[in-house]
Amino acid sequence: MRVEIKPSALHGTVTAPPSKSMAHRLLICAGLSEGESVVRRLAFSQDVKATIDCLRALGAEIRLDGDTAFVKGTDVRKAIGKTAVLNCNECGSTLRFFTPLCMLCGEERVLRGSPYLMTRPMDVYEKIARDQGIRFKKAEDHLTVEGRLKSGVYEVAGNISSQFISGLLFTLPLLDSDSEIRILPPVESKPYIDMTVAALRQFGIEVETSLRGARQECRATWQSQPINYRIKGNQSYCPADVTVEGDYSNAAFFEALNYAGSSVKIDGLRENTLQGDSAYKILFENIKLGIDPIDIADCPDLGPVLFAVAALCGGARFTGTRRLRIKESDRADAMRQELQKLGIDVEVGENEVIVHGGALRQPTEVLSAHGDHRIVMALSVLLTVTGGVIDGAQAVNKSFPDFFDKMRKLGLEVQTNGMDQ
Ligand SMILES: O=C(O)C1=C[C@@H](OP(=O)(O)O)[C@@H](O)[C@H](O)C1
Ligand SMILES: C=C(OP(=O)(O)O)C(=O)O
Repeated sequence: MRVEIKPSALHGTVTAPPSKSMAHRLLICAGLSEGESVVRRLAFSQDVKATIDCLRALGAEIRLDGDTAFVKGTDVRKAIGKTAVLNCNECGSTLRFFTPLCMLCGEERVLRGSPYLMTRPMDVYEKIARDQGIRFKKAEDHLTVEGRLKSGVYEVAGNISSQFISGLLFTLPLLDSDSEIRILPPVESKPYIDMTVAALRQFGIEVETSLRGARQECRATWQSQPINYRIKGNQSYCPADVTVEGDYSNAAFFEALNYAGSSVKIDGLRENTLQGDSAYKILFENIKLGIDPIDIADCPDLGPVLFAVAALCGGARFTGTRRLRIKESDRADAMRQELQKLGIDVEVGENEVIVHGGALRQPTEVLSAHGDHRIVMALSVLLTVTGGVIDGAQAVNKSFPDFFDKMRKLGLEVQTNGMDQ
C-alpha cells in the first residue's frame, strides 16, 4: 500500500510494457471474430484483465499461455438467454467499449464497475439509449442496459471522451445496415480513434473517414470541423494473429527520470506508432525550452508526468487540460495538492494548468495516490530526487503492476509495505 522512496539515481535500459490501449482493442476485435485469433505480448494489468473478463462474460473463449491469449470469438448479437454480467472494475475504456456492444442482442446486460468509475461521464451513451428507447439505468456500482441499437447517424461531441467513439466503432459494423459517426469539433484524443480504426482494419473491418492527408494537416481540421466515419453494416470480424506494441503512456515515466538526474534508456517502443502519447519526447523538450503553452488535449494521460517534468524544469503552462478532471482522479487537482507538498505551486484553471517554478523539497507529509496509477508513477519520478512516501501506491496495478520492480532494477531504492502486486 505504501512505498517509501529514497533519493536515487537510476541507470540502465528498461523495456516498455505492452500498450494497454492496444491490448484492449486487439482483444475486443479478437473476441468479436468468427474463429480463433492470437493476441501476443500482453501484460495482465487490472484493466486488461477487466477486458478479458468482459469478453468471457459475453461468450468468448480465451486461453492464456504466458503473455499470449488464444481467443475464440463470440457473436455478441446472439441472445444467450440470461443476463450477462460484465465486470469493468476501474476501467473507463472497458466500460465505454463494452456498453454499446451490450446493446446488440436486446437482452439485459449488467456492466459492473467501482463507484468511482460509475461517476465518470456516460452521457453520450445515455442520450443514444434515450433516443432509441433502450433501457439505460445507472446505479452506484453498475449500469444496466437492455435494448437493441439501430444503425443510422450518430452525432457525438468530440471533447468528452474518445472512448465513446471507439465503442461505437467496434459496434456499428455488426448492425444490419450502414451507419455514420459525426464527431463534432473540437475533437480531442483523436489518436485513440486512429488506434481503434487501425485495430479494426487488422481484423478485416472497413471504416471510411472524411479525413485525408497527413496527420499534422489534419490536426487543424479536426479542431474546427466535424469528422465523419462511415461504417458499413453486416461486416464480420476476421480472426488475426497480432502483437501488442510497447506502451508510450507508461514509458513516459521512465523518460521523465532523465529530467530528474537519472540516465535511463527505453526499448520495446515502435517508432512508427499511432499512439498519441509518443508525443512525450517532444513535450518534455518543449517544457525544457520554455515553450508556452503546451497543449495536451490529444494526450491527457501524459498530464501527471508532464506536470512532474515541469516541476523539475522550472515550470510550464499547459492547455487542453479540462478532461483531466474525469479520469481515475481529478488529475490536475491531485497533482496540485501533491506538488504543493514538494514545494511547488500549481494553479488549476478551467482548461489550463500552470506549474510554477521553484525548488523541489523533501515532503514532510505522506503523498497520496488519489487512487490513480498515473499520479503514483509521476510522484515516484519526483521522489527519486527528494525521497518520500506515497500512500495508495497499489493503484499502479491498474495499468502497470510491475512498475516498481522495473524501477528497482534500474536502481531505485524503494521499500514497499503491504503492496499487492
Ligand atoms: O481509448 C483509449 O484507450 C483511451 C482514451 C483516452 O481517454 P479519453 O478519450 O477519454 O481522453 C485515455 O485517457 C485513456 O487512458 C485510454
Ligand atoms: C484514463 C485511463 O484509463 P481509463 O479511462 O481506461 O480508465 C488511464 O489509463 O490513464
